[in-house]
Parts: sequence; structure tokens; C-alpha cells
Amino acid sequence: MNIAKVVVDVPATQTNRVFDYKIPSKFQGSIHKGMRVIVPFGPRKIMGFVLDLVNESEFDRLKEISDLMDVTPVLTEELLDLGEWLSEETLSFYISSFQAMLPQVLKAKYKKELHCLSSDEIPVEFKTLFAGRDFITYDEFVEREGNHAKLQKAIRDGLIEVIYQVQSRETIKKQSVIRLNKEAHLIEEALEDLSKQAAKQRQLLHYLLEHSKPINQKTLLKKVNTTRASLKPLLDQGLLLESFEEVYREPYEKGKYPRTSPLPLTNQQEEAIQPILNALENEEHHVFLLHGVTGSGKTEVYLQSIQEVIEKGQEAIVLVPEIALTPQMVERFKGRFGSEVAVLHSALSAGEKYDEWRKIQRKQVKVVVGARSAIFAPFENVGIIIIDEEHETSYKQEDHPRYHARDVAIYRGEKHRCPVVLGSATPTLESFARAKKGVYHLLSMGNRMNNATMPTVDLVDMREELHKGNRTMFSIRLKEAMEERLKKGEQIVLFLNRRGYSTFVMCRDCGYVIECPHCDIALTYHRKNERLKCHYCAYEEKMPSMCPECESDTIRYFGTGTQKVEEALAELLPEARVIRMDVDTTRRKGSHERLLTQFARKEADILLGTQMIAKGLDFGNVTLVGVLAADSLLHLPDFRASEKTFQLLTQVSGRAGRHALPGEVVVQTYTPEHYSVQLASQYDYEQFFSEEMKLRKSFQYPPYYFLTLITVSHVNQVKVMEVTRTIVQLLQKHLSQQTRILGPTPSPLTRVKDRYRFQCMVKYKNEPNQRKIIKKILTYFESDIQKNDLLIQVDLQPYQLM
Ligand SMILES: Nc1ncnc2c1ncn2[C@@H]1O[C@H](COP(=O)(O)OP(=O)(O)OP(=O)(O)O)[C@@H](O)[C@H]1O
Ligand SMILES: [Zn+2]
Ligand SMILES: [Zn+2]
Repeated sequence: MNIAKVVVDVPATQTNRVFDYKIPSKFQGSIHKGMRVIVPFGPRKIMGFVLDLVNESEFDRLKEISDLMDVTPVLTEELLDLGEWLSEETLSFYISSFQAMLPQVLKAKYKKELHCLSSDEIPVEFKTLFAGRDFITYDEFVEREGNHAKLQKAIRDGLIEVIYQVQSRETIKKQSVIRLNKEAHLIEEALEDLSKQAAKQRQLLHYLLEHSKPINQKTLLKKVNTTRASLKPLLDQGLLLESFEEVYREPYEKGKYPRTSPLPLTNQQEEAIQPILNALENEEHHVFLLHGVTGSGKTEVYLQSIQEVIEKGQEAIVLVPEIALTPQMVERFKGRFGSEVAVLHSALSAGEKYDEWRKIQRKQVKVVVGARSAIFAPFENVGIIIIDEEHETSYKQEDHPRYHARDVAIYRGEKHRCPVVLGSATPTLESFARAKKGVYHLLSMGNRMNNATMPTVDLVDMREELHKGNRTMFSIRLKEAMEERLKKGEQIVLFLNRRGYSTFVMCRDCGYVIECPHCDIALTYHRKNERLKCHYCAYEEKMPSMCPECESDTIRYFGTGTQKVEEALAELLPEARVIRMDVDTTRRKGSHERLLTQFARKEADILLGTQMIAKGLDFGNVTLVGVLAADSLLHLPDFRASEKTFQLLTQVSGRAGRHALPGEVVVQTYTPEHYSVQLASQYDYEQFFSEEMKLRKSFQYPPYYFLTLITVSHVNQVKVMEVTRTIVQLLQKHLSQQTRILGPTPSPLTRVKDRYRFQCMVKYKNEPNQRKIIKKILTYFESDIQKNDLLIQVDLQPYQLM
């Protein structure tokens, strides 16, 4: 094999294919599929991935590969195949897909260098700059000289050449290790010769003689309570030897987690796990939907399935939502499987992530627990893939490649012939519908552990509070319930949904929300021209000055933040100790963990937070959960608004009364009659499912229809409108009659970073040629995209409609 097929690091339509490169003889036999290489491309050198090795090329005069970046492949053959599939599925560039599967540090960095070709002839100012060196970095030129015209002339005159160097960002952490460099009797002799004053040096030698093992320098210095200064002479005399050895950056301390063993399963856990174990045994690919109420013990089912996988000598991938990847969650996996577990979490530093990834790549671990991108873990013998809280929208990547981790999981599960388990108390309508149709295998756990009752939910109508003259954000019911808990020393979780405030308009008197007459979603308020707009169909109207329903003038847009709640709490219950958890208080590394530990140690009475506290927390002493504004999600311009509200209310309620003490939930709402609020308060998923499905059917949304969202953006508004209109016309011409194309209409975010955004939405049942057509449309606009900074984003299966 002397020719390599390479995908190059240039994300553009013309370069989105493989290029053939000759393998120079010095690299013959050492280049393998899945390695990163450096190749000449136009005037520069860039990074590329080797997809295949062949003997023949249809092109002659091939350029040669310049260098290798890896010793062993970073992508397995399975992942290479997956990357190609992913690009086709999501209409992304191959290079973006491959890079999405790898840790950030494996992305190439490009550095420009100026090389001096003739030190005699270069102008004098360059002579001083180069100061006799063959080359300098471009950065140094910018800093010290910066005259581009002169540089360009020197390049034209052939005196200076620009060379692009591809660099790897990988860094490997090394630590200094100290060992004896002579036999024991020689060291003892040396000890006798040491001067009396060199007490610390003597201690060092004694210590190493006693322990006779190489030791980490830091540990050694600490043990002997000294510094490098006393070590240095011993190294210089050759009595001791220092070496540098690779270590992993360990974000999670070893041995910190007490080991747990499998719990005897309850009957319903037993029934749920059996089909999974059968699939494992028969090496069959099935997708299981584990529908288990909060606190039903889903995690134990995962753990014992994984146990089985490990015993078979296989590997497990577990996805949990980013915000649920709490220390508590990590502990449950590390507690059971110890150092067999790698954790991939966005809060880790780039270096830590790289090290965790290498443990997987080197097969030093058997389990990876991580957020979305952990689905690309380079295991080669996957035995199970688990997606916890499968309804979470963070499993969809909102950037190139726009993939959903569930789809990737199922694709990999098929390849490895292994089960995929989707778990949730509130599955997505898509998944539950598939389970009902028998595409997925439904496993149900309807009871909590030890048949603990679900907490009772009180719906408090905030309109009535207002009528009673209570204008605070806490209802009388919630206030009393909190006081009661404070007295008893029990704990409270207060939940506020931060997202989507101030966008929809609601009457505070009667709870009326203004919606689009055609789309069943709330209209969005635009402060600038005082208008309400629909972001699906371009319908708009004037912001009314009084409620169309009850003629009250208290109609206004809606919203409040956690900080405001904290202040209000301090006034209402001055004696309560409050921990606020939101993006602001958890920005620093480790702060998330610190706050939760404080709460677990009962150093606070109230945990106040956003989405972050809705998932996965398991505190026995929490007996009250308060939801401050249950409606805030309900009126987002998103057809999934009701589903999201139902999910969130169920998850938040699930935090109360999980152990011995019974729980209570107080939900404050302006629309207590809404079916998603009502049914969440009754824990009636099935009923919610059937109500919501009816609506989806009549308004033609998923899971009955598929959606494609195309968003166009550019600095020139007229251009954006024109391009979007053309796209709509092309789609109308080439897609089938039954397919509906909505738009062009301004995107909900009409301008981002000075770029205007327009969109159109395709609703379809069956469009086998859609990808091909959209690809053609993209090619049609290619030169505008390349030269005029036009951006066309295509999202097949959009989750984020804002
Ligand atoms: N077989 C068992 N025997 C005893 N205790 C168990 C068993 N299985 C689970 N538990 C305990 O029950 C509690 C709830 O379980 P777990 O957190 O796994 O539920 P879950 O279904 O994942 O809930 P959520 O969806 O709310 O995260 C945990 O404290 C767990 O340790
Ligand atoms: Zn509309
Ligand atoms: Zn009203």
C-alpha cells in the first residue's frame, strides 16, 4: 500500500472528499487507517485523517505525505465508518465529524513561520529581526516589526518564505521520579562520608534505602520534609537518579469512593433487567426503553447490566446529561467499578479530558460515563450503551455535526450487536411512540423503591394569590410549607426555570397567554416595535394594552431570575440558610461539588436553583420541593413546550421524599388547568402522552412528521431574505407535494452578532431525496458561502427552535 486516502482539515464543500497522497518509503508500513498525518495542501501544510490505504490512484503526480502526527491510530475503523455515516446523516463535512469524535487537544494547531532564504540580501530591518536565525515565528514578526507591505515585498523577491507548521496540542503530564542510582552498600558508604550538617540529605538516602522503590519526587520531599535543594547534590553526585514518567491527570481522586456491591434487586427491577441480560447473553441488538418513575432504581439496573458486560470481557458506554454529571452520579459508578471507570465531563480541563480518553483508547478502563460526546468512546468491544434521561435535549449537538447521541448509540449498537438502553421517567414522545409500536422494547418500573409513595403535588393558582393581594413571588401555601420544614430541620429544594423569561406575554389577572392562531405556540414579544410575532409562520400583531380575554391592564411579558428570588427569600425567611445554584455560582471548577456537599451536610436549609438541580439529586432529608413558575417553559415558541414542562415538573418533583421521609411538592402556576401541569401533578405519563400525541398529529409535528430547519444568516438583511426565499422555491420545486414548507420567516433570534437570520421549516413524512436536494442547494450557494460570508445551517431533526 503506497497511497493514502486522506480527508484534509479544510471544512468546505470542495474539499469535502478524500485526497490521494503518496506514502514516502520512509513511512511505508507505519501509516495506518485512522492516523493523523501532515500533508501539503496548496501553499501550506495541514493536518488530515487517513481513511484508507490503497495501491492505485486515478491521479498521477501525487504529492507526498510530509509527516505523521500519530504513532497509533486515533480513530478505529469502526469510528472511521461512523464518521462517514455521521457526515451523510447530518450533512456535515467529514473533517468536522472526525474531529467531533476526538478530544479537543487532538485538533491541529497551525503556526506560521517566516524562513529567511538569503541572509545577505534581506533588508536591514529584517536582518536585525532574524538576528542570524534561520527562521522566526510570525507572531514575533507581528510583535516586533509588523510591516506587512515590507514582508510581502520580501516574499515576492524570494528572500523570505512563509511556512505553515502543523502542531499537535497534545501534552502529556510527566512527573519526576527519584530512585537510588547505586547499590545499597555503596549508598551506605556514601552516607558515612556525608558531612554532619547535611542532615536532610542523609534522611533522603535513608528513606530510599528503607523503601528501596522509586518514588514520586513530590511525595519524597514531603515525607522527608525538605526541598529540592537537598536533593540536588545527591543527584549531582550520581547517588540518586531522576527520571520523568508519564502520569494521568486524575480529576477524580483514586480510592476516594467507598466501594459498593450489587443490591438485591426488587421484583420490578428484576423484571426490567432480565430482557437486557438476555440480549447480552445472545449478543443481540435491541433498543430498550426503560420507563421508570423517579426513584424507581433505574441506576441499579444500569449498574448490574454493566457488571454483566464487564464479566463478559466487554465495555460499556453510559451517557448522562451534562448537568446530571454531578459528583453524586460519578460516585455511583466509581463506587461500583472503581478504576475501571473513565469520566468525560465538560468541566474537566482539556488535558484531563485527553487523559481520560487515552485510558479508554488504551483499554485501561471498561466503562465510560460521560456527556454527549462520550458516545464516540473508542472502545472496540462495546457490550452495552446506556443513555440515562434520554429525553434531555442536550443529547442533540447544536453545532456541526448536528447529531443526536441517541441515533449514534443505535448505530453503534447495531455494529456491535449489543443492547442500547434508553432510560427516563419521562421519555420523549418519539421514543415512547416507537416503544408502543414495538420498534423499541418497553421496560416499565412504575413504583418507587420500597413502594415509597410519590410526593403529593399541590398546584397553587398564582392568579388567586394576586386577587388575595399577595404580590410576592411566594404563595401563602409555599411560605407555610417552608416554615414548617425549617422548624423540623428538614430540607427544601426551590426550583426556578431561568430559561425563556420575558419572551411571552401573559395576563397576570386571568393567566391568558397570547398565542399564534395558526401554530399553537406563544407569540414572542419584541420590545423594539412593541409587536408580538410567531416564529414559525411569520404571523404578527400589535402588543395589546389590555387582556383580550378579561380586559385587565395587567397584561405583560413575564420573568424573574434566581438572584431576585434569593433576595426575596432573605426578606421572607431571614433565618433560612440558602444555597443558590445557577450558572453564576457554579462557574468555578469544583464549586458545583462544593455546594452540593454543603447541602448534603445540612449546612443549608434551602437549595435554590435552575435546571441544574432538577436532575439526579438524591438527598434523603429533602421533603419539600417548590416550583416557582411552572409556566415559564410552557409558552416558549417551541412545539415541545408542553412536553418540556411535563418533563421538568416530573423531574423536579422527583427530588422530594426519596427515602424514609415522605415528600411534598408545591407548584406555583398561572395555568393550573393546563394538561401538562395537571398530568404532571398526577404523575400520569400515559395520559400526557396520548393528549400530546393528539396535538402533534393535528398540528403536524414530530413524531408524526419529520422536521428540517434551515437557517440563513448574513450581515445584509435583504440578502438573507432573498437567499431564504430562493431556498424555499427550490425546495417547493423538488420536494414532494405532501411536504409542507413554512417560511421564509425571521428566526426567533433575528439578529445575532450583527448578522440577520431567516429560516424556513420543512415538515414531511417521507422525503428520501431530501439530503441530496439540500446538498445541491448548498452547492448552488457555495461561492456566496465561501466569498461573501453567507451562512446556511441545516438542522435535520431540530430540537432548538430559538
Ligand atoms: N435494589 C435496591 N435495593 C435497595 N435500594 C435500592 C435498590 N435499587 C435502588 N436503590 C436505591 O433507591 C434510590 C433511588 O434509586 P435511583 O436513584 O437509581 O432511581 P432512579 O430511577 O435513577 O431515579 P431518578 O430518575 O430520579 O434519577 C437510590 O438511593 C438507590 O440507592
Ligand atoms: Zn404561527
Ligand atoms: Zn386577562
